[in-house]
Amino acid sequence: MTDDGFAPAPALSPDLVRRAPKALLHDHLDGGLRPQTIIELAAEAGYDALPSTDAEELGRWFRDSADSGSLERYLETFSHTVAVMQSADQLRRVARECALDLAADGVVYAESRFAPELHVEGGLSLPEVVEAVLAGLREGEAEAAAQGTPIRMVSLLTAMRHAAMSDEIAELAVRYRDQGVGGFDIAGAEAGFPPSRHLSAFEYLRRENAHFTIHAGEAFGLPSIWEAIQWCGADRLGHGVRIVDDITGPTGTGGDEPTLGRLAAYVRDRRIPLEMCPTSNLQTGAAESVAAHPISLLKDLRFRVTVNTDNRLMSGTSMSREMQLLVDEAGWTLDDLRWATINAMKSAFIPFDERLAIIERVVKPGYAALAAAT
Ligand SMILES: O=c1[nH]cnc2c1ncn2[C@H]1C[C@H](O)[C@@H](CO)O1
Ligand SMILES: [Zn+2]
Repeated sequence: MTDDGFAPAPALSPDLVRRAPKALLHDHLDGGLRPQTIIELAAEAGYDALPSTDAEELGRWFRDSADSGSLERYLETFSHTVAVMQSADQLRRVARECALDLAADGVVYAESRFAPELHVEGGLSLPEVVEAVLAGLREGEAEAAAQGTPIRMVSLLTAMRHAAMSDEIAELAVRYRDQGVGGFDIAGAEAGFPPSRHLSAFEYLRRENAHFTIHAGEAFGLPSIWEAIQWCGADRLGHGVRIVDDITGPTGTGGDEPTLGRLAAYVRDRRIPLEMCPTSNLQTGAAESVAAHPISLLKDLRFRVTVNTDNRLMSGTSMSREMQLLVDEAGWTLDDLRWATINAMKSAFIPFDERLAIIERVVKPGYAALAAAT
């Protein structure tokens, strides 16, 4: 019993959080490899630049190296994963394992993104890269279903914002939209590379009635978010955490209402989904701690918040871990986890009726069963 007479909310156990149905919108395929897989693929391909050939040590190396407080240095670690994702077999294996790992973690719907242009050094064409990944995701889905942990996976095609291939990648996303590609994204270093550099790709996607998200408001602030929404027409924001720069007044939870600036109000009014990735933000310096991460303020203000992993390898994380951290360090409840999961499903790039079916048949019954058990 607390001083004010209320019993504290029961903590949620890791087992319960793992069993909760989860939906993941922001996860990089090249940021989620198993360390052991990297080692095996590197040995097969004769890639000898890995910092370690011990799985545990290699996992630690990725986490430590990504923990620099800088997005640019964080991104340098991807050279090792991308190096072992250059053949169809390698890509298929990585995609299959991604689906299996997410399903084992209780993820029931996931969008896995990657940049096809980074995977052509071994001679694959862009369509071959996409087809290999899609084949791996389908294999992983089939195996996960056979194991009793069904997962629905789609892929998002990313263009690198410092490069000049976004028109081609956007066309690829439209070409494969009925074969498992859900949409398009841009990623990479944000400062100096505003989303409007890729305006023609976004205009093309809108003409094609296609979906896209943009990494914005992670390492750079409001101008990047504003461009992503008002120039480019993004359906969702990758991270978007810096939207708090447009919120003034008390920014702790509870107490007086904070004041929203025009951009923050627009994002909330239009229900623009925020793909938030707490641990990743701690590593790149976008937030100080999980307790102080703007995700809880944005949740309390009823922005359309979703919880995501970004890069499971570089952050040593999983969907369950991200949720557990929010529970343990920011006081999130089972209801909050359910709300974030439904937000993610409402914001998914699959058709409305399919989103609804997952919400009604999987998410709601799953959380109801857990609530009854607590
Ligand atoms: O959090 C991120 N911000 C910007 N770019 C990122 C982030 N995580 C991964 N990337 C980049 C590195 C990958 O090679 C690329 C495609 O997945 O996307
Ligand atoms: Zn990302």
